[in-house]
Amino acid sequence: MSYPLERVRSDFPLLAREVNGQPLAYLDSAASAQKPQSVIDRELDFYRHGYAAVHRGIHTLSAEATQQMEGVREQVARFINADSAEEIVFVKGTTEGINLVANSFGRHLLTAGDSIIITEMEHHANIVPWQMLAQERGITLRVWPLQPDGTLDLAQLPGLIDASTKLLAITQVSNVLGTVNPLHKIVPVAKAAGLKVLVDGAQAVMHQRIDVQALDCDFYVFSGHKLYGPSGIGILYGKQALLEQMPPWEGGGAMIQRVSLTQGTTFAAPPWRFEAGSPNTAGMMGLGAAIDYVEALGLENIHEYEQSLMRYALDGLQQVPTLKIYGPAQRAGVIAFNLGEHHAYDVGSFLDQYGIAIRTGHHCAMPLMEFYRVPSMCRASLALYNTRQEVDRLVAGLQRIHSLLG
Ligand SMILES: Cc1ncc(COP(=O)(O)O)c(CNc2co[nH]c2=O)c1O
Repeated sequence: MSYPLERVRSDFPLLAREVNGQPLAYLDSAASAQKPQSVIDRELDFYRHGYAAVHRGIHTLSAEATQQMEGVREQVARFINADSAEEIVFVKGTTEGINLVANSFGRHLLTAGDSIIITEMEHHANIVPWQMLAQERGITLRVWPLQPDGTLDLAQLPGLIDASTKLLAITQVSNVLGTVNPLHKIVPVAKAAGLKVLVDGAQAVMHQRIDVQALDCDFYVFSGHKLYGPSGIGILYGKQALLEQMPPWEGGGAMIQRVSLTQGTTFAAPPWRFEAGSPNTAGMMGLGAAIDYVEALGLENIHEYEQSLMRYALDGLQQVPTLKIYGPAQRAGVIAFNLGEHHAYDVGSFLDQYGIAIRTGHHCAMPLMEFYRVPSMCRASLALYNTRQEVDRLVAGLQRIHSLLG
């Protein structure tokens, strides 16, 4: 496959930056990805020529903006192969999408004595909302433990399920280990036992084609800013029949059918029921442009290129003395590592001096740090615009740090 790498890199203006006198090597896209010019232009164009308040506007501008907003909703539905655009709820991001499910489905359709399964590799966004719900509603949280290689033992899932178990909330790809959970094997086991399944797709949607109907998950969440789109916009997919059973979680304008101080208030149908207040319409336009971008490049092409770069990076990093890499050989997007006993902050600071941007710390996955008995990890991310030369600079930088610090 001839991947248009040079053209792709020229599409992302920020990649031309220098940092500390060196060309930037941006290896932190798993935290947040850079934006192609087409996304930047789409948002600007909307503010310049199409911006207005949406919902029920009589004037042309408002009607046009509303039509564009619903057009992006339909585009997202096609992008993840949802059955209907009414299964697509705009949220701020993955965190808000999971909190919406916890506060609507969780608080109103689960009861004391029920149980929920999460895994030990989850991001805090897919742990803390369930802990808050469990504490408030007397629900039990069960943890599917990790194996040392960073994968889950599928044989352990049935033992976590009993008549009280109502939900499995699981990440599709670990934001630390890059583990790609085999959802095609996991979801059927959960569904056969009557569980609902929420999939955290925050680290998956930019690396592979997502088909929520094939997955047969009940909820799927992701953030626009990791998909080369704007910050502040994300998606919650929910099966229509389930969304229709769920009460609103935020009250205000747009989410109502009728408000009365004496006759009671009725709510809009999903997805609008879950979209109170004035939405991030410019962010929606940018998300639409980001989806156009990755679709034009081809998710299969992106996946193939990134997998090849990942193999190159793992081979190179394994040559660095004292470097410990966490996670399985087959992975997507990220490489977490430690260099000897050096704290990740020290390693990350040195690399920053060399113009190399990685993420360091607990990565909002403290249970994972606890599992591996480390205070922190370094994490390099590989995205559709990263290059072998950037990987070489990372490897050389780590070798230099090792020679300096031992
Ligand atoms: C798997 C996963 N779930 C949920 C979230 C939360 O997404 P948000 O609501 O858009 O913030 C993240 C963000 N992950 C990271 C953010 O910074 N470094 C990360 O690894 C994530 O990686």
